[in-house]
Amino acid sequence: MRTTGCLDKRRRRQHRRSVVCGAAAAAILWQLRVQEGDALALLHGRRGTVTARRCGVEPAERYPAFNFAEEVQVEVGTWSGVEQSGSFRKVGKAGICRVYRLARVLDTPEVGEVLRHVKRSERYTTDADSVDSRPSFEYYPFQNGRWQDEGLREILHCFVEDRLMPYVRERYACDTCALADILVRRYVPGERRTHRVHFDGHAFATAVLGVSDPADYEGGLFVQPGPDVASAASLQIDPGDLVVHSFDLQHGVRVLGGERYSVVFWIKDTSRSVADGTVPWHEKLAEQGDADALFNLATHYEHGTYGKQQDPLRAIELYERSATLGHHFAQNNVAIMYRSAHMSNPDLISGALGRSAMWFEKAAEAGFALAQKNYAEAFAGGLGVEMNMTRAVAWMRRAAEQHDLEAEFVMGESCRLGRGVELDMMEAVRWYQASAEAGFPKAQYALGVLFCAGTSGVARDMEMGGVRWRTGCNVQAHRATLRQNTIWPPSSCSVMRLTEQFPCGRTLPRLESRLRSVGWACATSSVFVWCRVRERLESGFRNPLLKATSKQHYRCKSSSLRCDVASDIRRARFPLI
Ligand SMILES: O=C(O)CCC(=O)C(=O)O
Ligand SMILES: [Fe+2]
Repeated sequence: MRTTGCLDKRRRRQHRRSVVCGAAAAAILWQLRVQEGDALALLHGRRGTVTARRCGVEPAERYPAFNFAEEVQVEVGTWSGVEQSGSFRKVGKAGICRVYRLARVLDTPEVGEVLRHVKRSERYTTDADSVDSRPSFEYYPFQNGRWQDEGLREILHCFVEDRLMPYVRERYACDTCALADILVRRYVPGERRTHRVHFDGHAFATAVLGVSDPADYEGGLFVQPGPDVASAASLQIDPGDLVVHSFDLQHGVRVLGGERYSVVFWIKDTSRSVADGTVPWHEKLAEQGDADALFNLATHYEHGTYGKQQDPLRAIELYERSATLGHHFAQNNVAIMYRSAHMSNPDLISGALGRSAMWFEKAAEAGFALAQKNYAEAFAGGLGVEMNMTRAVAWMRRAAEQHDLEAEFVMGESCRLGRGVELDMMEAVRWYQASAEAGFPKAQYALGVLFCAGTSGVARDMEMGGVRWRTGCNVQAHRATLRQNTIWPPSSCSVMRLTEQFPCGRTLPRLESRLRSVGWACATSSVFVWCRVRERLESGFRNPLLKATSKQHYRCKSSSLRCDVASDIRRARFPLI
């Protein structure tokens, strides 16, 4: 059983010793409730040990400002002012893609009221986000055409009726346009800081109202015309400004520091589309061969959403057409569909795995971070390409270098475990920290465990570990993402499901081979899950009593996810042995 990658035997022994004694010492410390600065913490401060402070994240680079090259004077309802706009050409699209900005469309006192209101609100949820499945930290004051938040209605109602809607109707020559939803998002330290690039395909037009002062945060909303982050440009939105775009704009959010709140308006073509939850505009454009529209339509057939019956083969056909026009999202999605088809039944579509790898490669080579992660996984698992951990890590690194939070986390895991790359705790903590700072719960959790435990070459630091990364909010966020499927290493969820499928000792070899087939040999997932897997593999099945207690113990853990440090230490040990 290969668990430590390229570590040689002697280093492995030393490593094991430091892990075990570190874990025991930290457990005692915890029981005595001794805080930072005590004698045993000094023991861990040996040369070569990573400390929280020595390992600060380098300042993330900012994107250049988007060029609003044109300006015209406009009059809309009760408001008149300047409309700025900028444009670019896109692959697979006949026309150009445009972004508009209206300066100071809402007065300073009104904006102040909005900000105070949304800051006070207790409605933010940590439900999975529709774009990345991470805790959303959002709420809907207006949903499916109806106000839900009376307080915000009082402040924004006139703005919506007299300025926003008249402007959008005129700008997009759409008299029947109707407001579908208003979404408030919160980006604060320790929570969500980013939104990976996406299209608002469910909205005919999107408007983002600036409410936070750019002096209070760094970064923010950005556009990314191409697959690679190199094409990204940031959109400055002052309080009261309104940025407006349509479903063809690829954009994302990246807050590098401070606090940002945003109010997002999603507008549809008719009140009928609002009422029945459909998005008919993609249909017409898809007939004209528009790559974005083909992609959007494909996602509806893939998931059976927006009024479409689920039809995977139709989805693949539409994705293929869009992918052939160069749409990187379509290339990535069709590759995922081919891979899933192969996994469920290798005879379903001939050559599916090869086609999957081919499309992943195309999008990854074009610079699309999501596809780079998936292509990395293909190499890690030998899915349509020869298994090769070095190439897997190389692609994962390219995605991580584009600030993909999951890729940064996986790089942390790879460096910590020495899988496909030299074991390097300093590097591991650096990657974890980049991901954790931007709000990726698994990285926050991993850092919390490492610093609390003070094991495996990381100096124990209760301030960084215990307080900074192990707050209730992070634990809650981690719980929300535990169900989420991360790609590589195999997700907590998929491994947990696999272990459930092999409930008795007789099937252990089968369990092991299944785990290997999802990349188990070269990766690890949540330490908690690994602990459970190893319990089963190593002792539980041989001892019926132990089996019962450990099962009960971990079932209880999984339902409450109590994060007491002593058990974290035990968990943290497992993947390292
Ligand atoms: O927060 C923002 O400025 C935009 C968020 C966004 O793009 C979205 O929710 O779809
Ligand atoms: Fe969006």
